[in-house]
Amino acid sequence: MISIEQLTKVYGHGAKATVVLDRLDFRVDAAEIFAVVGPSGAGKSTLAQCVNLLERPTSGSVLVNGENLSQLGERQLRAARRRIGTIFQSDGLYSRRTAAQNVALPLEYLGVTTAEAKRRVAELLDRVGLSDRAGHYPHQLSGGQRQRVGIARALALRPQVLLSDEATSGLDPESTASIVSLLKELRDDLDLSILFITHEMDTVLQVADAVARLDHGHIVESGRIVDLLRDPASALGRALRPARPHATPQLGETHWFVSYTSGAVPADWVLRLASELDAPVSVLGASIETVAGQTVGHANIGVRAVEPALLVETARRLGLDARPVPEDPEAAALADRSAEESSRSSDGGRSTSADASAPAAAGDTTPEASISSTVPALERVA
Ligand SMILES: Nc1ncnc2c1ncn2[C@@H]1O[C@H](COP(=O)(O)OP(=O)(O)OP(=O)(O)O)[C@@H](O)[C@H]1O
Repeated sequence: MISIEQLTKVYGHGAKATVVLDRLDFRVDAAEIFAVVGPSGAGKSTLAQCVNLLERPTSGSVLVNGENLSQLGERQLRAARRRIGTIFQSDGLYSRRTAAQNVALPLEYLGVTTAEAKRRVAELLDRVGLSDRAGHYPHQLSGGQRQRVGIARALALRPQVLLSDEATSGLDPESTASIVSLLKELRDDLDLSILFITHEMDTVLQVADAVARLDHGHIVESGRIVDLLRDPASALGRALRPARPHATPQLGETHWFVSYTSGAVPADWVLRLASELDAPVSVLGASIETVAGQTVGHANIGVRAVEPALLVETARRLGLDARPVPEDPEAAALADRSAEESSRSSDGGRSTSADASAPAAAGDTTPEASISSTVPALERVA
């Protein structure tokens, strides 16, 4: 497990001091891949350097399996670094050494016997699927294969945690996918805690269990991927959702964006929505995926002649959040008017749109009585 506690890094002194990391707190559990994303200059490389102790934090702690590495002296630090395997964007392989010789390097430094090193290198190359490339030099390998050799080398000393600093940046999609699946295998087979630093959102979606967004040295949002994807108010969730083109609604249809807020959304939700609304629902575009074994998704739909508050409430009962697409002024105006009306008519001034923004728990259903008091029309179709 990696624990980052109040980690702060300041470069320079006095008037020239720059706070690059400001009291960061997060934890990467065993068998978890935790991504840190952020724009250029956010502090990602500085964080990587503080975690693998190439830079000393100004204050705060880096703990690996409970041991505070930031307080160690130089000698202890060298030993501690072996417990952190690091993979970088540049594979850092020695061009005059074969794949096997590159993987053997850390073992040679440690004085492991030749026979033992040979056995371990064969095991590691097998682990990363490159047994048949042991005698190849880096220039004879693809970018993805070189990165795999780098991963095998990072694993040579049996680290407890793995730090990946932009390891997939610059790789083609196929190589990225192969590195992603290797990292997941390592997470599951070796129970590794993996800190995955990147600026690539689509890779985060493929690889990570949880993610934090770093901006100007602060963590501005974090959470489990599944939860963020299901939270309509989450900026990270929005950035993680693959942007896919969608069709435009037909004349007379209002355009809505629907996203899953629950793990218990029925697979036939479009049919059910149409049936409960007693109106046709056109699917204009959709993305439905399984993330960490759970279904998450979103869709653009067109709906004809339906009271917006009824749509919002009916969708919510199915575990969905429905919002008018902002660039559709007709739907937005209708929804505004309807939200105003329903907040006037509902008891205690309860606002339908505020309710709709609250993520529902798995299997969550809204008591019929409270819906029908807000949306009398529901009684007709329920
Ligand atoms: N040694 C240093 N001395 C002073 N300032 C530094 C030093 N290293 C980094 N910085 C500053 O810290 C800030 C964060 O830099 P860092 O390289 O960690 O960002 P990053 O998120 O990795 O960016 P990129 O994605 O472009 O690599 C930047 O403003 C940078 O200028």
